[in-house]
Amino acid sequence: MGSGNYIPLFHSERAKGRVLYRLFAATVLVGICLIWAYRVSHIPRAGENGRWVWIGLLGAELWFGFYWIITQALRWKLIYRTTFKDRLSQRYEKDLPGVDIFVCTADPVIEPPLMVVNTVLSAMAYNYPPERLAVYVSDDAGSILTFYALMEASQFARHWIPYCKKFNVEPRSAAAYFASVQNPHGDDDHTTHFEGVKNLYEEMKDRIESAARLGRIPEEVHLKHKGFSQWDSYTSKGDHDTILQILIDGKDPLAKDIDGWALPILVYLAREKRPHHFHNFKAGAMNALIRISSNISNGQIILNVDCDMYSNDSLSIRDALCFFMDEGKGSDIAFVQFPQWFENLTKNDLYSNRLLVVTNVEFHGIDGYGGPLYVGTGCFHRRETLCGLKFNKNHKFDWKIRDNVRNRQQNVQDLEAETKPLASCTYEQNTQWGNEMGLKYGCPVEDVITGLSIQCNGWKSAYYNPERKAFLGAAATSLPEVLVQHKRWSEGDLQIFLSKYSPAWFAHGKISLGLQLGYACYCLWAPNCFAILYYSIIPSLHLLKGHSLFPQISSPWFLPFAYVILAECLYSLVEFHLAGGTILGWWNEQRIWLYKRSSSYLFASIDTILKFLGFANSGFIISTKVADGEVLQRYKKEIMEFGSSSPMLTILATIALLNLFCLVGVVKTITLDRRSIGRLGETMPLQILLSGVLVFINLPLFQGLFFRSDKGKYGRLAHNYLCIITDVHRYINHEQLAIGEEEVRWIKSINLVLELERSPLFKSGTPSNSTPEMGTGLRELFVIVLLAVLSSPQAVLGIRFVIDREECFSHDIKYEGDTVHVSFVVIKVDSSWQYSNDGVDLVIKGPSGEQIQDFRDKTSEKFDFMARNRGVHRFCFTNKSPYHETIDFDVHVAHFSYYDEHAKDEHFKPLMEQISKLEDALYNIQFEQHWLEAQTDRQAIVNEAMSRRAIHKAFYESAALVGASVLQVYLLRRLFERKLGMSRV
Ligand SMILES: O=c1ccn([C@@H]2O[C@H](COP(=O)(O)OP(=O)(O)O[C@H]3O[C@H](CO)[C@@H](O)[C@H](O)[C@H]3O)[C@@H](O)[C@H]2O)c(=O)[nH]1
Ligand SMILES: [Mn+2]
Repeated sequence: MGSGNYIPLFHSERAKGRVLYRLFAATVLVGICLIWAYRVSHIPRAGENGRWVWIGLLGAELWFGFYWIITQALRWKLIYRTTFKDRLSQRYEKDLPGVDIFVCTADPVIEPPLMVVNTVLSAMAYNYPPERLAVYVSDDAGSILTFYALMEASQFARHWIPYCKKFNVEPRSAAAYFASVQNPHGDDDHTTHFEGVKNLYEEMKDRIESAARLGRIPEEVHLKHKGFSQWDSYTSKGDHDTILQILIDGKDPLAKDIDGWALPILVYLAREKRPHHFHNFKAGAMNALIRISSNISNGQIILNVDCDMYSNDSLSIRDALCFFMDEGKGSDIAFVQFPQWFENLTKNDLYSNRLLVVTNVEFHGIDGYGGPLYVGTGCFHRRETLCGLKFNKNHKFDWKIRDNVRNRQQNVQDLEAETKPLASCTYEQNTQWGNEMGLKYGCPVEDVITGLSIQCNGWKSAYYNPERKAFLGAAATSLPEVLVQHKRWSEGDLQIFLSKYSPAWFAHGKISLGLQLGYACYCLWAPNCFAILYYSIIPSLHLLKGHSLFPQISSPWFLPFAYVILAECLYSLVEFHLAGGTILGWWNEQRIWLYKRSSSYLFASIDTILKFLGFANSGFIISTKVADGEVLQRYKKEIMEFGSSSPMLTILATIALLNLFCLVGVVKTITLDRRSIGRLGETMPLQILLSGVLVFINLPLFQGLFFRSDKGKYGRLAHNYLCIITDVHRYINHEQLAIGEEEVRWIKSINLVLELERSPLFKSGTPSNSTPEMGTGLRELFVIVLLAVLSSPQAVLGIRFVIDREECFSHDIKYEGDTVHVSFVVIKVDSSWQYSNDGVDLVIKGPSGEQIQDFRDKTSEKFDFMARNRGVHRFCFTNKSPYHETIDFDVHVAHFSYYDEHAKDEHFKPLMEQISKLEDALYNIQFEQHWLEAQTDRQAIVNEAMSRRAIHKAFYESAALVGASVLQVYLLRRLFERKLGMSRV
């Protein structure tokens, strides 16, 4: 800082090739403007057909162009950082600041205790003075299993840390290390130590895993450690006192490793939870940790890692300190974000988990404008800035001040007792926590909004992406999980955009324009869905009708379209390749890009709108970190996992099938009339290309839909379609039909197709437009949809859910006298270390509240009853044990008499009746099969991953989907009804 002998601790370098990129971007911008000009100058006049379709396209293209422009902020000014750790050591080795590491976990089933332990071990073994290091684990599940695992880890660490330091091994997560090193060749001393420590690890692993399997800890262990007594008053995950345990006390002279060196402090915290106090997910956990740690070690630097992200480089703390402690440029840096890399990636990264371009390009770009976003795990903060300190250039950080636990007078029990209230539910009442202090509340991406507010306080951040990956995590291994995770992110980001911290207005004037635009790119992920959905549906439908929506190949307007498409495709391929990806990886990324935009982002947008209207609250669905054997095998082979049914997947399949159908229509036209090749090629090359790409990119989906038989194939499409089709039917006929009646749905769908068959609208060869041979499609579309319905076997309607206290389900029974089959099995009890009796109660009530059945303390039951009254029946489960239980529940209503008032053709009736009976018989078999499967599962106590998906959420999402689809088909109908006089749409 002005002084001649300032030697920096880090260096920032601008990327090369900037000028070239900017020139290229300018040409693309010209192309985009020309596309806009074409759209605007060719809008059909008022009253002309197709005006709104055209305006819609204009809207989509305006959006694409606008979004492209803001993404330039992420590519305009890339910078790369390097650190000089040796200089740091020379200057500050004796005065290194205290570092507190926060590890968050929230569910012992999907975040197994052994995984948490390995993350903790890797953090404890950092190459950093142990007396300045403290590791805090926040357990939002308050699980005794996780606590037990940490106790084990605190013992194992006494061997593990000296081993790591002595032989300087990497990585320092024991699991990852032993998986990567089979045998340390050479040195005998090393081999002996290796064997010893490996055996200890295996023994510890066995103990932790068997406790997790049994769901309880051994009795003798329970008695030995007083810490377990804190669970005596524990009722459930959402209702318990603060549990705080200092497992390794820095002051304790006995807390030494086997070589006699000090150990880092290790603390377990399960903050208080009460049903009527909202806990604010990870943000709440982090804030509790900030307070707790301030009373224990009060490190000046805080590192946050998720429980699945272990440290892969023991020098990372020093890297981060090079930024904070640099005398010249470090004093305004509030946080240093490391990229999130993953351990379990396959070669071509099927689900594009790596976010390669974000990590290797965009974040370097945003770093050029004031620093990256805070994206949760792998981020170092200065404690004060996280607590709301505003930037002031005169503020001096004094690294020497240390208020450490080691200097205190109290004994550890007193310290625990004094600290506990800081994690109580009520502590934050009437304080600025979650608002001006700590991580912000109310947003599913607490990290991004917190980072933004820190930057708005005048601070900068730094992005450090070193050669050796600093943190490695567990990436999602199935498509639904990826989509759900992206929904949470895009929803949270959109909420930030609309919140009082919006990068558009709040941040204006506080951060640079480049940074504002950079934030906007992420915050506006979700609204991309509308343009993408429009573009992937409308042009293809018009292809079917033979309406050209893009310039002809001979028109000069064709050029900007061709240029922008080609240039952007090639650019993204090159960018992806330079960022370190494979070609197939790029193709996979395009697919996920499309899938995210057409499903996750759509639901994120809908949910955000509902939230702002006050109808919904955003949750936090924790990503699963474990995959079961088969899923893992398929993942390794890069076979897409569709698994569970979800409305998001239904949308993807619908768009894919629609495009397939449109493309088949074109191929059919060409085969019938060879001369049409030239004409179609001339008038509609872009629509054919678009539809073709949409089909081609969906090949894995078609495979999952039609050609696969494994469990990861696309399931339950049939059911979802039935809902949609019958709702369309209902819509068209203005009749009421409740969701949930499978049989009625089948019949209505068939009816609908029959009616459409008869309708003159869809008779072949309707001479209605410029290319009559293309206009016969709607009927076939429905036939294809129906075929898809029939070809994918109907799944059983069972649901599996986790019960805390009470869960109720309703089922509408349409006819008196129907036979209702019900079955349930308690698959797994979360933690049954104290009670062996893990049954639940089930009470069934009829429409007027009369009790029909009442089971007490059953672990499984299968029975049927006859419905005396029609109407909504309620099935209420009560879990009296204090632990979560997983229940598999199945209801099926059998109804044989079939009278459908809308079947117009008498001859169909008996046939329908037979189909209905057959259907029912099949269903009964499936019902039995389902029950058996559930039973088997229970016996095996499946270790299967489970997301705690709120069931009402799923119902609501299906409703949203049905709504969207009705609208879509309604539009489609309207479209085809306008059959006359369309020269151009
Ligand atoms: O109530 C909760 C919910 C979650 N977590 C923890 O939060 C972390 C992140 O959850 P995860 O399901 O793994 O979400 P990801 O999408 O993988 O996480 C990314 O996105 C989150 C915001 O959506 C950030 O908080 C994370 O740091 C970031 O890695 C995990 O350690 C959880 O244990 C809690 O502590 N309490
Ligand atoms: Mn995660």
